[in-house]
Amino acid sequence: MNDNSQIDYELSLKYWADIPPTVDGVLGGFGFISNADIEGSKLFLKSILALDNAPGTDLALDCGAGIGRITKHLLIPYFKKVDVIEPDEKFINTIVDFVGQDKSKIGTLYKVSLQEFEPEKKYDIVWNQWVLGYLTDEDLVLYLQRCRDALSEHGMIVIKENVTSSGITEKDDTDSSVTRSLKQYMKIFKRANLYRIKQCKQTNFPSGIYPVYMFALVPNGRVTESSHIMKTRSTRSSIVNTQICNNNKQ
Ligand SMILES: C[S@@+](CC[C@H](N)C(=O)[O-])C[C@H]1O[C@@H](n2cnc3c(N)ncnc32)[C@H](O)[C@@H]1O
Repeated sequence: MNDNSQIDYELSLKYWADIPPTVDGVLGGFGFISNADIEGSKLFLKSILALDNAPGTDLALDCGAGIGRITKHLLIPYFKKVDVIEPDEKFINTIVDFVGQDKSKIGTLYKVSLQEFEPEKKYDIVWNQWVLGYLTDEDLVLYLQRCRDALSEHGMIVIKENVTSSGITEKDDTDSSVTRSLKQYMKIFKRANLYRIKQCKQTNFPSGIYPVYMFALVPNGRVTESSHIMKTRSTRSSIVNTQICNNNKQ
């Protein structure tokens, strides 16, 4: 399937309205992969924060945050404040309690869908995980463009999503979502004028589920202005192309 303009936003919201506000709920019964997921994301985030011209650590945005699983376990430990976007009322109302003792680090909670979100601040990291399949290609490109324009000086967009092995976009009618291929994501990044500086495949996930990839994206112009962005502080390597890795081989 290549035309995913058939995504029904109301149906997606109705689907999530019936899901309990738990880790198992937001992970579709795969709550047991949460720890491995967070560990993989931590390695990826740490490698980004070790780059020359690394993003700052003042403000992150957790997009399609569910009950705040990523906010709590990944972003709050690294950022001074974390803003959240989540359209489901029950999920967004759970976030503060779920985060618990570090709740003072939660910034603004936006109860809105990504396709309607207009950023008002500048972000160091915009983290999108297991949510972009709910947007049509057109809305996704426009949303990424808005996020790109809302990045702080060295800010980055991170995407962590399932991708198909079939090479084509697959539709799920249960929650009106799509799973895109790597090629489809590359086209979307290009249309949004984003450059992929790092890509890692998540490891330590059970077999039989979609492969999961992480991408770090920066505005296109920034890379030509400073191609040394890819040199890591630890190695000072001179790689200027996209760094491709598994999450246990940063
Ligand atoms: C699979 S859960 C992932 C939650 C969270 N990112 C995580 O990894 O724990 C998908 C989330 O996306 C939200 N969602 C669905 N459609 C959305 C949209 N159009 N805009 C923003 N969020 C959406 C759902 O309410 C749900 O919280």
